[in-house]
Amino acid sequence: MIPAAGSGTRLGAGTPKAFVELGGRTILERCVEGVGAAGLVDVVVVAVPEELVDHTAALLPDVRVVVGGAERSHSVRAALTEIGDADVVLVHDAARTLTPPAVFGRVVDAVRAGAPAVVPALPVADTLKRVDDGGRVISTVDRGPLRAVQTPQGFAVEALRAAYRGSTVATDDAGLAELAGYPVQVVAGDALAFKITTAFDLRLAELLLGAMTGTLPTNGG
Ligand SMILES: Nc1ccn([C@@H]2O[C@H](COP(=O)(O)OP(=O)(O)OP(=O)(O)O)[C@@H](O)[C@H]2O)c(=O)n1
Ligand SMILES: C[C@](O)(CO)[C@H](O)COP(=O)(O)O
Repeated sequence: MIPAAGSGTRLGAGTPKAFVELGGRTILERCVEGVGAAGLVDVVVVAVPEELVDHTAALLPDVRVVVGGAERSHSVRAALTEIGDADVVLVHDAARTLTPPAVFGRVVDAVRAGAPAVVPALPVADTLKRVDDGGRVISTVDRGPLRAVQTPQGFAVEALRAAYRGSTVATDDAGLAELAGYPVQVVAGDALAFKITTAFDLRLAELLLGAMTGTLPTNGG
C-alpha cells in the first residue's frame, strides 16, 4: 500500500507531493516503479487525493486506486480495504521514492520469518536535545538505543488489520501495531530511503537520481 494523498505542505510545490515531478516523472510513478523493481509485490494499492483518482488510474493502470484521507493513517486505512487476500502487507510512503530493493527484501524476509510487524531503521547520527517552549535545553537524550524509522513497514495482514481496528493516532503504522500489543522488529534501513519532505530533499533526490541513472556526473558538476 502506498499512501500518496498528502498535500506536501513542507515541500511547498503547490501540487500534492506525490504528483510533483522528479526527473521528468512523478514521485508516485517512481515509487511504484521502485516497488515493482523489488520483485516482491503482487498487488499495489495507492491512496491519493480524491480529485486525482481518475488521473492516477490513467497514469498507473496496473495499480488499485483509493481515495485517501485527511491524515496518513486514514489513507492507509482506506487502502487496507483493497488488499484482497494478501498475507504480507507493506506500507510504503510515496515520498520515500528512492528506497532500494534490498530494503523491501529485508522487511519481507523478517515478516516471513515470523515477525508480525517490521520496520527498517537507521541509527541517529546527531546529538539529540530535549528542549522547553523557550528553546532552552532541558537535557541531552541518550541516542544509543534510538532509531530513525523508515518505510516500507511490513506486517502480517492480521496484525495490520488489528492495529487499524483501534486508534489511528500514531505517526507510523508500526506505532499502531505497538498500541495493539504486537512486537515490532527492526531491520536495517538505508540512507536512500529518506523521505522527500522539503525542497532540499527534492533537490537531493534529483541529484541522486541523476547520478544513479547516469544523467548527471557523480561530482554534481
Ligand atoms: N493525509 C495523508 C497524509 C500523508 N499521506 C502520505 O504519507 C506519506 C508520508 O507523509 P508526508 O511525507 O508527511 O507527506 P505530506 O503529509 O504530504 O507532507 P506535509 O506534512 O509536508 O504536508 C506521503 O507519501 C504522503 O503522501 C497520505 O497518504 N495521506
Ligand atoms: C511513516 C514515517 O515515514 C516513518 O518515519 C513517518 O512517521 C511519516 O511522518 P510524516 O510527518 O507524516 O511525514
